[in-house]
Amino acid sequence: MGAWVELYVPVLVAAHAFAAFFLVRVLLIVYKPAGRGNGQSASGGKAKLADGGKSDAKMGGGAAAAPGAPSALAVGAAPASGPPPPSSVGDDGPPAGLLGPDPQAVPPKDSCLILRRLTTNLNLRPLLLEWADLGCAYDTSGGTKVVLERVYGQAEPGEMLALMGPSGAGKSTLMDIISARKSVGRLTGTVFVNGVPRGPDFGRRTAYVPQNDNFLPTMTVHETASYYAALLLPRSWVPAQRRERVGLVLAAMGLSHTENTLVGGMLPGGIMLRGLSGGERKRLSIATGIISTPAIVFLDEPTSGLDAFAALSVMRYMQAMAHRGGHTVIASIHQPRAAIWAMFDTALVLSAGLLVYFGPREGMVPWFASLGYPYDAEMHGVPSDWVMDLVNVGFHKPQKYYGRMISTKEELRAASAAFVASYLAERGAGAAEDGRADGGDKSGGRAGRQPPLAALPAPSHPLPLQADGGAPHPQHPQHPRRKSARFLSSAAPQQPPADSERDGDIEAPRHAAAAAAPPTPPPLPLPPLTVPSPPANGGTAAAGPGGQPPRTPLPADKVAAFQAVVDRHARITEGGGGGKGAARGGKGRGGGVWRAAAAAATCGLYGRGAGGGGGDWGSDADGDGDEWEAPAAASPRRRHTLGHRASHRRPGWLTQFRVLMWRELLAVTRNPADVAGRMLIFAWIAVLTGLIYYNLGDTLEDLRSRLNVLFLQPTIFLLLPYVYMSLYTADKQYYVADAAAKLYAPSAYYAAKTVAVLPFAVLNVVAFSWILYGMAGLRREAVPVVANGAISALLYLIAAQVLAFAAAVTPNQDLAFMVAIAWTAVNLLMSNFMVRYADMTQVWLSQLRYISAMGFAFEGYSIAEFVGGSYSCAGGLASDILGYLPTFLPNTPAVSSPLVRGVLTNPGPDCVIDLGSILTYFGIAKPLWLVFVILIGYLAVLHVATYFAYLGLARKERR
Ligand SMILES: Nc1ncnc2c1ncn2[C@@H]1O[C@H](COP(=O)(O)OP(=O)(O)OP(=O)(O)O)[C@@H](O)[C@H]1O
Repeated sequence: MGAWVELYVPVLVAAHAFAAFFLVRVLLIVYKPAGRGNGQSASGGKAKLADGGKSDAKMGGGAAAAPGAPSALAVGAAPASGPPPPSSVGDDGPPAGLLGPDPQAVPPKDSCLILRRLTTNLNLRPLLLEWADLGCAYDTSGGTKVVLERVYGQAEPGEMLALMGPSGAGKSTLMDIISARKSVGRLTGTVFVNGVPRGPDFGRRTAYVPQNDNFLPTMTVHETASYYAALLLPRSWVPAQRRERVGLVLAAMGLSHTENTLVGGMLPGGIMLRGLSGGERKRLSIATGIISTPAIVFLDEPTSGLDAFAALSVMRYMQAMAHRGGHTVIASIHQPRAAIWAMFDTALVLSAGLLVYFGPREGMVPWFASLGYPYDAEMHGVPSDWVMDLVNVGFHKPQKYYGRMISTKEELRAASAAFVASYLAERGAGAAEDGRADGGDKSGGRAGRQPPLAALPAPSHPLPLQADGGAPHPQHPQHPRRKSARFLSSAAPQQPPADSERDGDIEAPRHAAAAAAPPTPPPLPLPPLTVPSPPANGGTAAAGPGGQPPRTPLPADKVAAFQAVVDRHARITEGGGGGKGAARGGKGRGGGVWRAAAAAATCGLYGRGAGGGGGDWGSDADGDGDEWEAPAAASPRRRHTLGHRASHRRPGWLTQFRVLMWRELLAVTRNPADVAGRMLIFAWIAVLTGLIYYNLGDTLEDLRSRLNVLFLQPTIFLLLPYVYMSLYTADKQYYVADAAAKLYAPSAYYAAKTVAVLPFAVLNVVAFSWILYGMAGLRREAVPVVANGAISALLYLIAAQVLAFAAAVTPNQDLAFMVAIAWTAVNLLMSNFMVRYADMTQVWLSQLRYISAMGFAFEGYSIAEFVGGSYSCAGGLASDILGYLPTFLPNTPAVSSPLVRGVLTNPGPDCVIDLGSILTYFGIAKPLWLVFVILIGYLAVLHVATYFAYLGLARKERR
């Protein structure tokens, strides 16, 4: 007996040791030694992710430790354990990485080196994104709600495009559509990539940086980037390549000094974890977005929630990504400050779902002026603020404060119609659209469906479109020459902008001048393209005079190649070539690349083929445009062996599973509320219950207490998971965000999540079960002990799974609680303990017993405890019960008679209580194995239901 009673002692000690281990580990992470990254000391020091779990590289090796990582990364990369570099002090301090000391100046050689390294193995293949006649409507109870109508536009490589408009204008809707994330609403129109309708691989070549990131607070910056690297980089990459990549993107975003810092934030359960600043978080978002060198980066409100300096810092990084890295950056943005507004090349303005402007940033003011809405710098301030006021028709705008404004929906419609008409007229709408419809019949010919121009309402003000002998006015933002010239001129070596522009206050003087004298159209011919000389050693180009890299003329064949692309692009965009052949002719060679070429020229990226073995911009040998380049570092033979499709696919299911397991284990083991807290709660509740029912004997009263224990035990297992409802809802949020980004297969996530949490859950429950079992002194035989632990584990897993299911199928936590509580109540009522099924007045209700996992568990516990057992009753009834009998049966004098009392107090030495009769009393006739089968089946059904709920979540839209 003694051995069984003491079983709980080692279990209790082990439970506390387990909790203490994880608690100390977490405390070491949170309260790091001064001067070190707060993830470093407690991380265990192992980064298992970027290298696919095969390496034991110390966390924080990152860029500095990665083999082959350029030494010049020190621009933004401090040694992991050292103090931050001077250039990256403070939370959002002087930006490092791509920007260098003066973000407006010609990039320093180090930032170019970072960019070059960033594109060495994953060639950035620029995409020209165009959208035509986009619309979106919702069917609501009040009828059809049109939220987007006839929206056109395009975004070119190396360009920053601002999506602007008042709240509810449709910016997010538009961005969701063009980024291929939109899954609800009635959508119309077509999105073109490099002149043909968007293909299924589009998502892999673009990145979407949501407004609110989706990082686990308990992961370090390096681990977070490694996680994305492991899921997004080609499966053919070796661990060293992935590690180097992680170091590079962190260096590029100026985050190297934070590599070992926890991301931080609110843990599920309410504990606040110190971590990155808002600006650093945003930069980490961007870093994870660009890890696979996406051609287009979509940013949803990148500056929201940031202070002015952090916002500027983030946008400077994005500007560097576009202008120096050749990425296309599309950002929805609310009233940017002047300096941020000045960073954008183009702007698209929406209001109430209508397109009112798309074109060069500088062209916006003249365009609206041409409609009769003049801009006055003194009165209106920054043009970006003014245009938001101008197009917002939801409020009264007195002319003396606002000047002439668009005030009514009709005026807004007219302004939109005027813009769309001019846009289509300039692009030769008919030819272009017909050509595309032909070239991409997958669109169902939708592109050509917009009404003829004649059907559009006339603009309320004369447009300056026909001012030049029938040709579009050169000042008009959509003038092809002006537009082309903008991009072509950007291919020239960049000059530091004027001070006024650097401050962002560029519109007022420039457009005041523009109003006085129309600018002459810029020259069409290509300016000479130049690139820095590729260094012989593949390293940094030597600095030329004034600190700039020396520039040499681009080889004639490269100029010809650029010219060909420009010409082809001109055909596509202006409808000159039209048609299937023209559109498809350039497929796989990268669409409009002049901006990217400018970036390449700026940073010498184009020449990296000579220095680092990379290929051309946009090269894609098979022309399908959907795979990465082979790693440049590989030998020609290896590159050939790797092929294009087989070697550059994203990691397979097993790798995803392994990576997700790694993340789940981090999430579980680094959340003190999750791992240590859970174990302590289980252990202490077991001790409390055990003390109340300590060392039960075998009298009739003890028998009643044993039954109570068998009822309490499952009740606690039903209730305990509620403490962690926040974890279930948090899991859902992480999953939904990752699913929207198509980071992994839902099945890989589900399997990893299930397997990762299983051992912890089982340990907690078994500890509880055996502590209580031992303290209460339940049946001391091996089979009942094991059966009690196993039934407990199954019931707890079922209860937890119900919560996970409830969190998955309901839109918010309150509803999830309601669903789960309803289930728990039915379980308790149908436990067969408080009221037997046979005793129910409404017997038909007892059919609910089949959904009561607790009822089955109670049966199992009872079978294990009582079947085949008996107690001796030779001692008779206890004296207190005897004394109670006359009170309980006041009109039955027989109970007080000496004969009856003699039988009850001394029933004879052979008196036994058959414990099996208890099972009969409760109507339990199942064998124990059947209870296990039922509980396992119950759990399996719940898993299937939850998995399908998660599949449904993956299809939902997420903002
Ligand atoms: N599922 C939906 N059903 C009905 N209307 C919707 C739905 N989703 C969005 N809308 C409506 O579409 C319009 C455009 O929304 P959207 O979020 O694109 O605007 P926004 O310009 O991004 O606004 P904000 O700047 O406030 O984020 C809004 O009026 C919004 O209420």
